[in-house]
Amino acid sequence: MTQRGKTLAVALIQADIEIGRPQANKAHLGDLMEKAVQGDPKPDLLVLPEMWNTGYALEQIQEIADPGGEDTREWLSSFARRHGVMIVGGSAAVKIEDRIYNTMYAFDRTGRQIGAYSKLHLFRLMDEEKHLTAGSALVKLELEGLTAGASICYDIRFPELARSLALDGAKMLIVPAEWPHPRLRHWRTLLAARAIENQMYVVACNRVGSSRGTDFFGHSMIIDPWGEIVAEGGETEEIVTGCVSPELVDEVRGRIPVFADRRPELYADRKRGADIDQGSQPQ
Ligand SMILES: NC(=O)CCC(=O)C(=O)O
Repeated sequence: MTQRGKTLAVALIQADIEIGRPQANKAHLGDLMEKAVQGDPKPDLLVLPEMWNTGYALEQIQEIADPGGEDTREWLSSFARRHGVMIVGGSAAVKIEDRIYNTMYAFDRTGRQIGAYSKLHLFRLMDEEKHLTAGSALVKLELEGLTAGASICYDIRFPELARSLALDGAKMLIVPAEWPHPRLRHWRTLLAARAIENQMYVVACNRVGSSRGTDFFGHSMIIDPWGEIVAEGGETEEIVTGCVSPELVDEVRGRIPVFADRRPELYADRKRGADIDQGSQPQ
């Protein structure tokens, strides 16, 4: 299927992350981001992986999470402004009072913060629920004519989240991740399912490398609303690039009218539940 109209060039920063070393991670990601913005075409949007500041150093997280997310926000904002690029800053461990959130911050090209989203579903297999506090709001991001829904890693196992965002106007789902072996098939299948069932782009940036015996496989992906893979990374560090077009979403939704054919009155979970923010702070 061909793409028409205004497209956005996206670059996924598929990086390795050093556990428990926020400054080293910032320096390393910064180098990769500098490389990404030299790309041709220059990306309109950079997406980073999950928990890029600390990795899953959960037993030290109270000491090393970013207080109030201030350092993270300042750094991402100034990069966005300096290079005139939008950034969805993956997620960082952020400390608010004595609570730690797994939080995504997003910025427009001027460096203005356009959203913040804290992971809603905590992943017990990696002990998140013992150390982190879950977010409590769905978040959409306005990316120059393309409305994106925010999600983080394990969140993609909950189809209600992507569906709620799509029903509220999202045409793209953003997914920063630290998703390891042996669940590559789950990753690729769930991402494709979210794209096909919601007829939306899925833009997913996973880390690579190993930490404490866990191997992260990369395979960052851009999937179009027809389910075609626009770009997919390998298992080592790289910048994965591709273009997304809001018009293709409209075309696919016109071709198979899934949203018009829904029967919400018959579904078990009839209530929409929480309102969707335009980018709340972690709470
Ligand atoms: N960081 C995460 O949320 C990992 C999720 C994961 O690996 C899964 O299988 O789900």
